Amino acid sequence: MLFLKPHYLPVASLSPKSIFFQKPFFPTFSLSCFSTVATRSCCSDQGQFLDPIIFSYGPSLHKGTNPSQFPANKNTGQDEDDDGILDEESFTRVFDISALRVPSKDCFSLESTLRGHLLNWPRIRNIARVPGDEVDPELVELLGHQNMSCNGDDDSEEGRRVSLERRIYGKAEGDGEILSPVLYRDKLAKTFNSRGFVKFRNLAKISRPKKKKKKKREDENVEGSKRIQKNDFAAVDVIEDEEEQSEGLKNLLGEEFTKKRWRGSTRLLLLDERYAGKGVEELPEAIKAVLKAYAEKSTNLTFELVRCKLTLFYDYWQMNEILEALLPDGMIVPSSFEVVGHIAHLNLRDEHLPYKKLIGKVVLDKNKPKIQTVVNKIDSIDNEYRTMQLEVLAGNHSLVTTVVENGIRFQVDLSTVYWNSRLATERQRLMSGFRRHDVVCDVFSGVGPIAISAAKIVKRVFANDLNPYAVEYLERNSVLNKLERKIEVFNMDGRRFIKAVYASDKAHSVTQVVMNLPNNAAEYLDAFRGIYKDRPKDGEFTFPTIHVYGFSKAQDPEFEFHERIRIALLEVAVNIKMRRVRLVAPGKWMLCASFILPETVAFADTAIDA
Ligand SMILES: C[S@@+](CC[C@H](N)C(=O)[O-])C[C@H]1O[C@@H](n2cnc3c(N)ncnc32)[C@H](O)[C@@H]1O
Repeated sequence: MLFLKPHYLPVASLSPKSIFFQKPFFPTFSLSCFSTVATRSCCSDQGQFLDPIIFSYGPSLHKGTNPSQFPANKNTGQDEDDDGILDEESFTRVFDISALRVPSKDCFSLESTLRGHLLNWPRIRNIARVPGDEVDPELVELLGHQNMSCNGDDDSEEGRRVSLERRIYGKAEGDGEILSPVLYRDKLAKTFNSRGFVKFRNLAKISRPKKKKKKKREDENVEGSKRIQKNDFAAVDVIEDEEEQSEGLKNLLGEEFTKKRWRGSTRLLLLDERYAGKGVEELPEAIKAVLKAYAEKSTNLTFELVRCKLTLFYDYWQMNEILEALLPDGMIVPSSFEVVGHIAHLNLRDEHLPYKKLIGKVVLDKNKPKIQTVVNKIDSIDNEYRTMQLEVLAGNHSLVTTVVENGIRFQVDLSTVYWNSRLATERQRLMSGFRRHDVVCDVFSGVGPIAISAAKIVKRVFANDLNPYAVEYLERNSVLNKLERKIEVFNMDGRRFIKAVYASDKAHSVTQVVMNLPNNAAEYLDAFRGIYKDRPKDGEFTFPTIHVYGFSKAQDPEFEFHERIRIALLEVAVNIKMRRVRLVAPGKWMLCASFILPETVAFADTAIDA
């Protein structure tokens, strides 16, 4: 359904005439095209963006006309303090198209019959509406005969006589039982039911308490700004007068056509852009055949071929279309970003940095309301807590957000803790190996995506992180998911944590250990050396399965990671299951190695001192 801008067609009238006789099409626009677009498209004298080769079909910012007063130049990116100011009106494009005005009750069947000849543009419905196209059936009944008998010739002497008779006697000769509007209203008024409104809807409306007016949007108050309502991304405006077109249809469908004018509700069927500005005779045979068939079938249906302008606003265009228009030719358009709760997290290249605010605004505009904040990563992650340096490009500045992953809610503050949504699948895979009787030890738990997910499945979880903020959120998230009873939280160095757990009576219960600090978790494995060396040999021991993550840039990543693990454990042969998790950068793999802690390591004499 197209949303129509009321100021385009202010007269909501029963007669299509008032719609036809509009201002001349495309008055004097100040037309413009992007300065650098010239290499790809050209601008005609009429300000029409043309390039039959590249942009031959479908909506494009390089087609149509731009009624904006101000040319939308490609951004030079020199003004870094422009605060992402973007002239949305420069993205308005007006397209000249044709449409068939058809009775509303037939519009869906006609749409499916003519589908191959309709506009079929993304997000634009082929059936469009204009103000005044809906007519109350009672009023049609009331006025239909008047229109039919007068046949648009109200000024004739006969017409005046009939009208006078109606006013005096309530009906004219040949009216049958039809009453005058006054008598008809009177009759309807007498048919009220207990709620008051049986047939006379307009009266019902008048009597209803007024709805509170919607709060005006801020931008509606800005002088000179276009009043584009929410979701108002396109408008259809009928611009053609009917004479020329009805002449064509009269030839096609016969003389009767003009006499039996449809006075009920109508809709516009937007025709394929190829038929813009064409006369009826030039329409394809398929359309003509349908028109003829309908004309023969029905005695009082009328079709009109009308010329329209279809206006697409800034809100219509996709993110990549806007960015492509804004950024210099040849520059790769940032097309993807990570989403963490309400935050869109970009990873802009250096070449994008002069345009970062504009990019941020477009990303925000095109992904609202889900996205409320757009950030860019400033530095690579190289601090101890694995947090990111982020710069807010657009939207609100709060980096505290809530992420829902596999049905579990996590609160995170991206400025103080680590979070990576891309590991969701890996976490799920890890969970699939956990059982009810398991006890999990999460050595580098962060805010708890593994620890809390595991707590839903297993008996008990010991979760640890060095970052006090991460621990705070871990505790908060345990409570948020009602799992605090199953999770014990620690805030210490990973090596010390392993030692502490195995020095306590928790040791024999731990069945799974997760070590997700890919940069250097493997090096923490030495903490397992000698964990049982001081225990009586005939005691009960549990040898946990250890899942350790790591990066590798080697040609044979599995081999290299295996070597690192063996070196840390000081063990010659370890039976390791290795899998590639994901490619984090070109040539850099994240791997997960899983193995059962070898007895020789747990009882080793050469333990390290934490
Ligand atoms: C890559 S993050 C993983 C967090 C969590 N497992 C996840 O998937 O989101 C690594 C975590 O280890 C923590 N960390 C870094 N060095 C540590 C250490 N020496 N001891 C304990 N935790 C550490 C960081 O604060 C960070 O939260």
